[in-house]
Amino acid sequence: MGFLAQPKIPVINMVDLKQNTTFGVSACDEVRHALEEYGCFLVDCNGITEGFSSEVLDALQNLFDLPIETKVKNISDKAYHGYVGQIPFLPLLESMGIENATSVHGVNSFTTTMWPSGNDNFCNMIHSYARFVSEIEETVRKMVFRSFGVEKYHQSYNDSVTYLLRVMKYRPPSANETKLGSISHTDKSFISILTQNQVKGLEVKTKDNKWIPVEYPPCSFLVMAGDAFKAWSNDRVHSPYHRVVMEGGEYRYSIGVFTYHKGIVTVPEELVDNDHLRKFKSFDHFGYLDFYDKDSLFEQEFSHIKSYCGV
Ligand SMILES: O=C(O)CCC(=O)C(=O)O
Ligand SMILES: [Fe+2]
Repeated sequence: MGFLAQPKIPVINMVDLKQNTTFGVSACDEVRHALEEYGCFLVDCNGITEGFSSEVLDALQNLFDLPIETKVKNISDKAYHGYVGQIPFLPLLESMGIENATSVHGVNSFTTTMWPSGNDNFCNMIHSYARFVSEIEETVRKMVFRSFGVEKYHQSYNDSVTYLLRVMKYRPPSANETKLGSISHTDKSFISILTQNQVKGLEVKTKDNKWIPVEYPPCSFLVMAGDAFKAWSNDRVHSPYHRVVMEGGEYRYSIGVFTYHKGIVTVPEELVDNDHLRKFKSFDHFGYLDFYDKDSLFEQEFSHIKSYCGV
């Protein structure tokens, strides 16, 4: 009797990514292939950054220790950009959002809402974290655009990208409580880049409907395609369902950097041909968030991208 190997999320070394500012076509194809097959891959940054360091963890613990009346001041006119918590069917999760996290102004405005007398430590740490991750995001996007032969659109995309940084805290479940920290969903972003403390819990669904746990190597990040990337690529890139399942008695902290496109996302005409008929119309990325009503954002396994802008 044979056995089938468990599918594993591909791991790509950051040094290989960085070298691709000069671009090896095969490395670009490898990144694209990972996003087409799994919708995600791990970037190993060992030796370049500490990733989720003890300073990052301390900063998040201090933030979540603030009183609830302070945390709910994290508001936004965009869905899932502000405070999320106290959801009856997701009791383990608390989360906050920092808009324009690659700009000092964006991080500062969040910081002064949380700590009116300021918190330079938090502000500097989050800002440099967001800058670092945004470089990975830009490199990945450039490599995929190159692999698709549409690198000429990279700069105009850069001009309209904005980075939302979200911090998440999941408490351990008590007896008889759901273990689900986050429901199975696809991201609404173009690209999401995630990291966590040492507490596991994230699972990604493969195209053939198998849940695989994300095993982060030390100092690594998970790069994941969101619904907007799927639509932009005319359905080539896969935006995978994923969820968080909490086992054991430890608190889990994670950070996600989510890219959004300010304005209209257009499927490159080069990605539409007789073998790949057009599947998505041009769409307003933030309009996609508005398309979800507040509650359906938390609906299990329900991506609206086809009904929003499918042909
Ligand atoms: O906490 C995590 O690792 C994942 C969070 C997530 O999927 C999200 O915020 O969209
Ligand atoms: Fe997600």
